[in-house]
Parts: sequence; C-alpha cells; structure tokens
Amino acid sequence: MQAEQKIFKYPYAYSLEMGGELPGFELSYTTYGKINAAENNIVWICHALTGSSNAADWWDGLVGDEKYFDPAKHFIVCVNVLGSAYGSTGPLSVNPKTQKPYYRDFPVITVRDVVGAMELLRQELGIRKIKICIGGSLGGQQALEWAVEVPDLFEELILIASNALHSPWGIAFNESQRMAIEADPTFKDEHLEAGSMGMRAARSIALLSYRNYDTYNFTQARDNPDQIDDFRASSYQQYQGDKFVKRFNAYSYWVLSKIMDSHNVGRNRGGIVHALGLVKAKTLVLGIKSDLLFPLSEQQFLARHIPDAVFQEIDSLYGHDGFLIEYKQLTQVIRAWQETNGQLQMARM
Ligand SMILES: CC(=O)SCCNC(=O)CCNC(=O)[C@H](O)C(C)(C)COP(=O)(O)OP(=O)(O)OC[C@H]1O[C@@H](n2cnc3c(N)ncnc32)[C@H](O)[C@@H]1OP(=O)(O)O
Ligand SMILES: N[C@@H](CCO)C(=O)O
Repeated sequence: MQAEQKIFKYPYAYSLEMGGELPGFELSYTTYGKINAAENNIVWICHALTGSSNAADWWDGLVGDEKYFDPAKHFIVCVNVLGSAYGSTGPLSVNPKTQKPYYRDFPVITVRDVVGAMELLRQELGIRKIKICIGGSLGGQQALEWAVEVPDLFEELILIASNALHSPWGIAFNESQRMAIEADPTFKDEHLEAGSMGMRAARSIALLSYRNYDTYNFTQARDNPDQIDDFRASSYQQYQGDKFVKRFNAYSYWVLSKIMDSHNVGRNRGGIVHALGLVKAKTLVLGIKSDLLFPLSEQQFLARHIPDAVFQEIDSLYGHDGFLIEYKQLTQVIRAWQETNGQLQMARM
C-alpha cells in the first residue's frame, strides 16, 4: 500500500479560540493513494481521542488495500490532532520561547483550533473539495466542526458515535480521568513519564465508558463463581492501563480530554441548531446501540438538525468502541448509503 507520512510546518503565530496562541505548530499526517485527475476521490479521516495519523493501522478493517477506503481508488488523508502524542505539536514539543517542552503550560486548545490547523494543511495541500470526511467520537466532532465552519468544502460527511456538544456525562468521565492523573504526585514533575501511573488509572476509568456491562460479561466472565480475587476483569483493566502507558503520555491525554470537553458547534454561532443547519454536505450519522458514552439520542439529534442527513444504528456488543471494531456493518451501511445517493435504502441489519 502506498502510504506517506509527512510533517506540515506552520511557522507563524497561530491564534487560539480561547485567546492564547501557539508560536507556530507542526502536524504529522499520513496520505494513502493518489488524487485522481477529477480531484473527486479525496477521503479525509479524523481520528478519535488516542489515535494517530496512521488510519490503516487503527482502522484496518476500513482503510487499506481492498478495504472500503482503498488507496487504489481514494486519496486518503489523516492528520494527528494538535496536542496529541503522535508527531504533531503537543505538550512534549519544545516551546520556542523557553526552549523547554511545554508540559503543563501547553495552551488551552479547542476542537475548533484542531480543525483550524487541519484547514491550514488542507490549503497547503491545494485540496479544493473533499469527497468524504469521516470520523468517530472526537473524530466525528472534528469532522462536524469543519463541515459547519467550511460548508462548501465537503460533498459527504460521515459522523459515527459523535455529538454536537460534549455532554455533562462525557465531561464527568474526562474530569474523573484528569483527577486520576493529577492524583499522581509525579504529574507536577517535568519529564516524559510524569503522571504515568495516574494515566494508567485514567485509561481504566475510560474503558468503562467505551464498553458496557454486557461487554464485560461476555469478554471477562469470572473463571468460577467462588472466586474472591484475581478476576479476569481486574487483570484486563490492569493490562489495558499498562498497554496505554507504553504508547501515550499524561500531558497529551490531559490536553486531549480538555479538547473533547470544549466541543460545541453552536458556540458563537447562534446556537447548536443554527450551526447544524449550516452543514451542506450529504450526511450519514451512525450511532452504536450499546454506546454509553455517546448515546443514540445524540446522533438522532444530529440527523434531525443537519439538513441533508440520515441516521442509522449499528448493533454491537462493544459499546462506544464499536466504531473501531464493527467493520462489516460500517462497510455495509456506508456502501448502501453511497450507492443510494444518501437515501440509505438498505435491508435492515
Ligand atoms: C501507533 C499507535 O499505537 S496508534 C494508536 C492505536 N490506537 C488507537 O488508535 C485507539 C483506538 N483503538 C482502541 O481503542 C483499541 O485498540 C480497540 C478498541 C480498537 C481494541 O482494543 P484492544 O485493547 O485491542 O482489544 P480488547 O479490549 O479486546 O483487549 C485485547 C487485549 O487485552 C488482553 N486481554 C484480554 N483479556 C484480558 C485479561 N482478562 N487480562 C489481561 N489481558 C487481557 C488481550 O490479550 C489483548 O492483548 P493485546 O492487545 O496485547 O493483544
Ligand atoms: N478507544 C478510543 C475511544 C475514544 O473514542 C480511543 O482511545 O481513541
């Protein structure tokens, strides 16, 4: 598969929605395939909370050779979000003003800032029209924010397990995770591993919102009913915490959770309903039945207020994380939606 990972360098001061600025930034991005002569094969993928620009890795059932988004047919772009841990400017980047990493001094950034930076990259790449912009969770929040801000840019928009305004419930989960990080006394120290044990606990909390009661019953059933310790569910939480610590840092995780909390497409735009009414793209809104974190009511709301939108449920045992797992259903429904020109006349799944 033809994949290229590159860095976009923006050398000018970047003003932030909440008033601060970044003295320039870098975005790490990956492209797959080539733009065709008609420039109508561009797919822009927005990643979720802890993803990277390598969409063919974390979305390997949807992106790759002979997958629905196929580099042989599409030019696929995915950008690591500002503040993340996979190559874009974030808290571990060196602040040119102090010549030290930002650590906890990284400025407050919002979904709008993340999207504004991607828009600058889009202009640099000379892309005039995006055929499909797709994202799940925080990725859907970015895609929606962008489609509200630059409505003529997109032909089609696919929003999965996402929302228009981050909910009090979602914010409460994020705050609990930040409390876990802040309770780690090393988080105040300034080094790469600071706050790791807090972040390990934070990921364990997060998983409870990404899965649900039935997921755990199915995947982590007790070995026997008389057990009083060493439960499978316990070692799973521990393992997932360890696995996450090996690939992320607490400063970025803290910043990303704040970015998610900031999401509100209606801010300074006359309210949410008005903002959703600005979207011009043909839109497919997908929700996962068992999602506790972004319940179906949030996607139904999107589909009600985005002018040319349809809504479809995905059935999954895996709750919110279903958007990273249910490839067969995602492919079926996206294909049916595209083939019926947005009418989604498909057999019920
Ligand atoms: C460069 C990069 O890393 S890019 C970033 C990649 N990540 C992302 O983009 C984020 C999106 N991805 C995700 O959130 C996840 O990968 C998901 C949701 C798609 C899948 O989650 P996973 O952790 O792979 O699956 P699951 O929850 O089933 O856990 C399986 C793992 O837990 C282990 N496990 C399962 N049960 C237990 C248990 N009882 N005790 C201990 N370990 C257990 C399995 O052995 C397996 O380990 P492995 O990951 O080392 O193979
Ligand atoms: N498991 C996903 C869930 C967030 O939507 C992630 O870590 O990015």
